[in-house]
Amino acid sequence: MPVSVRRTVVIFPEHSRKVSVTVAASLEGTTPVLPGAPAPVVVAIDGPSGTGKSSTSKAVAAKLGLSYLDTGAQYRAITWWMLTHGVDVDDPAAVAEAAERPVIESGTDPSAPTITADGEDAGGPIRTPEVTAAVSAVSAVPEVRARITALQRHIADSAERGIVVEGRDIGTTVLPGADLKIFLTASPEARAARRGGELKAQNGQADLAATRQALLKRDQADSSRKTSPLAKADDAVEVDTTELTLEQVIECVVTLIEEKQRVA
Ligand SMILES: Nc1ncnc2c1ncn2[C@@H]1O[C@H](COP(=O)(O)OP(=O)(O)O)[C@@H](O)[C@H]1O
Ligand SMILES: Nc1ccn([C@@H]2O[C@H](COP(=O)(O)OP(=O)(O)O)[C@@H](O)[C@H]2O)c(=O)n1
Repeated sequence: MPVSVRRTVVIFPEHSRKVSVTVAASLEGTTPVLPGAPAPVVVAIDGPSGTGKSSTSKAVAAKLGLSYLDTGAQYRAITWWMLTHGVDVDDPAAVAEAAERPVIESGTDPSAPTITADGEDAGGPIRTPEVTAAVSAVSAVPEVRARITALQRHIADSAERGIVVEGRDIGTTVLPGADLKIFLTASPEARAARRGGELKAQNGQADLAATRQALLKRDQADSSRKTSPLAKADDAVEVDTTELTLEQVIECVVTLIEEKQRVA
């Protein structure tokens, strides 16, 4: 019979505004920890853009010696490949037909994650506005999702010490048996300010209203697609990062993982 725990973990008692999250964890199917050799832990971190998934996942994986997978980078890489190979990204049939063609490879070292398409470094080009504008349409195509999901599961299965996988559908679809699922949220204003800060650092300027609008448009597309939309898994811990520093979010996730490992 599945065992279930529900309790509140107060993460930052030293701060005047206490931050707490309610943990509902099912212990069913949890791999036992061997003495001296921690079992590989699989952590799924989902949420919309700008909630802190990448920064948090990388830092948590580095702290705990785990692998790290940025699944958004994979969808961006396949989108970039389509754009540079003359595939009409607004034609789902053309995208489906091309879905098997590129070789997408991810390096999972959290201190130096990499992404290539047909062996070519895609780390820079996948962050361009053209790719950002096209990625939701490409990632909505079921053939693309099937291909990338299989890749993600293979990478997670091969991670000897465990892995932090971040994206939109990791807890719901890709790794429904993950040991811990986190769903990060933040207000649209906070998310736009964070993305705006990045754009300002890159280009010396940022249009916050346009950034906010583009984020919300992508949220809407990602949440409403038929196949594997952006969604919180029923058993995910939701963490609202609006008022938290990145360090607080990292600490929160590390604490949740350690709690999970203790009860395993
Ligand atoms: N809690 C936070 N407070 C302030 N800035 C943050 C926080 N979390 C992340 N950031 C910053 O916001 C930006 C977007 O974070 P990122 O991790 O890329 O989000 P996501 O992967 O969810 O799109 C980055 O510049 C990051 O440093
Ligand atoms: N698991 C995932 C991850 C990303 N994606 C798609 O890939 C896009 C880019 O993801 P990302 O994580 O790089 O986006 P940011 O949050 O970094 O802006 C998303 O807007 C989704 O369309 C997805 O469909 N499923």
